[in-house]
Amino acid sequence: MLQVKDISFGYLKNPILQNINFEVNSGEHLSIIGESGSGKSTLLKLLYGEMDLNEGQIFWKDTEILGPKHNLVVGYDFMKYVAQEFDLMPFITVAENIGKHLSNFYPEEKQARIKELLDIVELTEFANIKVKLLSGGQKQRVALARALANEPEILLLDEPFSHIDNFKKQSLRRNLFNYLKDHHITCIVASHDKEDVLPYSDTMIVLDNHKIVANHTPKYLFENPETPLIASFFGEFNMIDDQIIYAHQIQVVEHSKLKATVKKCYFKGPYFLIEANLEGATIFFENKDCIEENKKVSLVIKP
Ligand SMILES: Nc1ncnc2c1ncn2[C@@H]1O[C@H](COP(=O)(O)OP(=O)(O)OP(=O)(O)O)[C@@H](O)[C@H]1O
Repeated sequence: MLQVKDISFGYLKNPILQNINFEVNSGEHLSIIGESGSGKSTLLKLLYGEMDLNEGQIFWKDTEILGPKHNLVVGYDFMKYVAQEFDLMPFITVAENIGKHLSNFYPEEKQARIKELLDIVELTEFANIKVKLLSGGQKQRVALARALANEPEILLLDEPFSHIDNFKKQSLRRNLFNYLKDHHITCIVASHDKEDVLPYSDTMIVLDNHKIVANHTPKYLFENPETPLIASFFGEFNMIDDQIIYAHQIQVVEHSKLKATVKKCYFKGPYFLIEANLEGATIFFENKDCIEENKKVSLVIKP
């Protein structure tokens, strides 16, 4: 189990994280979300032991994670961290980068493991290409494979798919998160993308104003978004009578007391997002078809 006990940290005198507490069971996935600058990457670096805490303690099982004041070499064998800036060796091949920390003692096993990892990140055809010739997204996939090579007990991922295009993202997410679950690897992921979180995370924590403001399952927080910050992570929403109402909760009906005037339609693929005026305020709702500008519609709010 990972235990984060009342940790606080600031860069110089600037507080970033205050009194952070949470736990993650072995094999579980936790997501860290929050606005840009809320301290997600800082928290991952502290979990990795890259910086010294101002207060509190972090434990992985019985081992206390300590920073550079206590350790000559940053990091622990049981933990891998894939940062936003992945630090690869540009002049050797993809396969050599992935196998860099694998033992040469059993060359056949090493090659088989590299093949398996290339398959997970869908880079088999690039095995013999030098990393300097790859795109940003391909480099990110090499970094992920390299982090997995020695089967860490815990994997820290900072925006793991930020450089990867939408064609590859879906299958890569499935491959990676399913692999981690199957191999009982604990995963902590900082993300801006609900697609990383909703289907795969057991719990998510929300950082705001230096603190954890929510710690629950993604399903619970999606269904009970207590603050606009949490709702905005999941999608378009409205504040109506001080209540958070997602755009998908508002429906057009034949007659109702709630009357709005349509201002604009946005094509979203399976539906249109409609911008409308409701008693002087702008609201958004979803509809199967576009609705012409200035048309008056009757709306209901679904629970
Ligand atoms: N080395 C540093 N020295 C001083 N301040 C820093 C340093 N690294 C980060 N910060 C500041 O700490 C705050 C938190 O940064 P952090 O990178 O942890 O945020 P984040 O939530 O990961 O953001 P993003 O989503 O944009 O990656 C920011 O205000 C940032 O400017």
